Amino acid sequence: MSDIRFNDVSFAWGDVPLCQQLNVQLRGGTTTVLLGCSGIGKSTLLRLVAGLLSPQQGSISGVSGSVAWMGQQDLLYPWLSVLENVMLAARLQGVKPDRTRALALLAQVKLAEVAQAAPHQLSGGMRQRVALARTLYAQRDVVLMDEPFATLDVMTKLRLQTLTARLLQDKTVLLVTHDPLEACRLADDILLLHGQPLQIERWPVPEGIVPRDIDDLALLQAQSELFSRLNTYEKTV
Ligand SMILES: Nc1ncnc2c1ncn2[C@@H]1O[C@H](COP(=O)(O)OP(=O)(O)OP(=O)(O)O)[C@@H](O)[C@H]1O
Repeated sequence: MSDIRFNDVSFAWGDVPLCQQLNVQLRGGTTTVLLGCSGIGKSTLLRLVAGLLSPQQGSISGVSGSVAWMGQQDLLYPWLSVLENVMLAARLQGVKPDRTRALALLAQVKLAEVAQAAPHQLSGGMRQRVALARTLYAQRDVVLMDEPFATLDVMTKLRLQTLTARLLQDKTVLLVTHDPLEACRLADDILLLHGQPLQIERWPVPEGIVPRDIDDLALLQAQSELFSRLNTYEKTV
């Protein structure tokens, strides 16, 4: 799977430069976590990768075709059943939905029994699991996740992190989060965003295979060090 590269990318909102001649390489087939304080530009970078925004200078290479997007809001269509929401990509592409595969994905996220329910009948965590199944159903090589677990309670969050890491392990995933623990559990690479225009610092990830075990002392130590570093950046804003 291709690496994604920012090649001398400059982007500004109006007169405010967000990044200038930014060069960064994101390894294909791995999970890169983007961390940084609020308003630093994480979502803007994701939107540049998705092609929803275009750089004023430079280019982004390595993204061919459309990407999958999963955000904080599940964006399920209320008039479609859970199963129909999962198969949405087929509807949008005008191809025959693969009901068997969609049901298998719902089983993987432990929602097979609510396949015919309406989204409003589900809890927030269940709805995010439907969104995850829908993301997987689309079978994109590049998956962009913008704080997908931010609104969930801690136990649901841990379960969904584990599931996501297992189900997306061969994909090129860019995950935005504010949570150092989430970064340390899920990342193959951690990029810390700071400054204006944006600078990127690569942060060492703890050893071990993703998703890393929550009980691992090395993970907790790494989380604490990462939190301290983030705190120094927050104080400069
Ligand atoms: N549509 C827009 N028009 C003008 N400025 C924008 C727009 N969207 C974002 N910005 C600005 O770009 C900067 C980066 O925003 P962005 O949403 O990328 O940050 P973020 O790191 O994702 O923040 P958060 O963690 O709060 O979601 C902010 O200063 C924001 O005000």
